Amino acid sequence: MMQIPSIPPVADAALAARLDAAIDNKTKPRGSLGRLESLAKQIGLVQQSVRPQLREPSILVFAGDHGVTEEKISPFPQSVTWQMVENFLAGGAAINVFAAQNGCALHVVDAGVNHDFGPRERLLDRKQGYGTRNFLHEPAMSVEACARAMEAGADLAASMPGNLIGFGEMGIGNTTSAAALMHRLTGLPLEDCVGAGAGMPPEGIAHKQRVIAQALRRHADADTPLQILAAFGGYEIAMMAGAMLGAAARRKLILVDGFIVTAALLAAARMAPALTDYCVFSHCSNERGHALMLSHLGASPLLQLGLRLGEGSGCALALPLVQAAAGFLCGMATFDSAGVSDQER
Ligand SMILES: O=C(O)c1ccc[n+]([C@@H]2O[C@H](COP(=O)([O-])O)[C@@H](O)[C@H]2O)c1
Ligand SMILES: Cc1cc2nc[nH]c2cc1C
Repeated sequence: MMQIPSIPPVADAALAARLDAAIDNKTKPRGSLGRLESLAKQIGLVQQSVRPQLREPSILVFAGDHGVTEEKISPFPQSVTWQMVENFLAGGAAINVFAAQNGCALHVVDAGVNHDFGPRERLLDRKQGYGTRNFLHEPAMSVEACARAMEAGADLAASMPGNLIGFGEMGIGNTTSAAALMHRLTGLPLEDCVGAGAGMPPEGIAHKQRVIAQALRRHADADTPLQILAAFGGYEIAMMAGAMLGAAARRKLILVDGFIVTAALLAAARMAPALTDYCVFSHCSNERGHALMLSHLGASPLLQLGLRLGEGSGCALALPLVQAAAGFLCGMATFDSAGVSDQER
């Protein structure tokens, strides 16, 4: 069974005071870099340094298929999952464009796609199965399989070269999984957790909600976060949950994308609450439920662009802001060093 790594909170009063002073002594009016200032402080606390450096950032797109697609809960067929993985490998998806634009390495992780890809460059084979089971009728996966997927994710994150990992996903049907997880893990009303996903019309969303409500009754006995993740989760969601824990255990910064990635975090953070200290929330998705999920976590997302794509697209777009935050803390002169008088002192 997966050993949940112990994740220490990043809080450190002495370092926090040094970071505040370092940020306030930069050649700018106090607070004038706004949200970048709290972001720089967070990065400093994660890296335990007043001169944090982001090294070799990468984005991992975790892909998996979902048995619950049998219930027609997505406007797209399951096969679009493997077809989009091929698109990622060929360089033609939005995430390829945005990651390349920002010089960010990109890998696709086969967590459990219902397709054989064979060995391919940039594809990390961590296949746990050919899609999950239909969670309307049985748990998506066994608790043991869920723990194995998490462990594979934790090992993968630990083996990544840099100190920042952006999390993205691809999986037709995974907003159904994520909505069920959100409801079970937060207790928020189901109707606030269910949205259009890849574009379900209103009557389709009502059907999706009925399917989830029935599945929730079916798995009412799932109680621990691991049992809940196994009952409703996708392989990509379980693997992301484990990878986030593995990343934080190595004090890597975690960039969170949209609704599904945040649902994986909800589950992982129930296993190790300090995990959120290591997370930067790249954006607030247009998927119904994401804003509420973020407030439940006390998160303040960097961007609000009306995205609802997934793939880690929000991470790639927010990466320059994260780099700017670490960059100003390392690169800017201080009032003293630049000979600029600080009227406030
Ligand atoms: O990231 C988001 O907030 C997000 C919101 C809606 C949809 N998606 C993507 O759309 C797919 C899931 O949609 P669906 O309708 O098949 O559940 C999956 O591949 C996700 O990456 C992603
Ligand atoms: C085309 C398409 C691209 C995606 N990227 C992430 N989720 C997706 C879902 C669809 C349907």
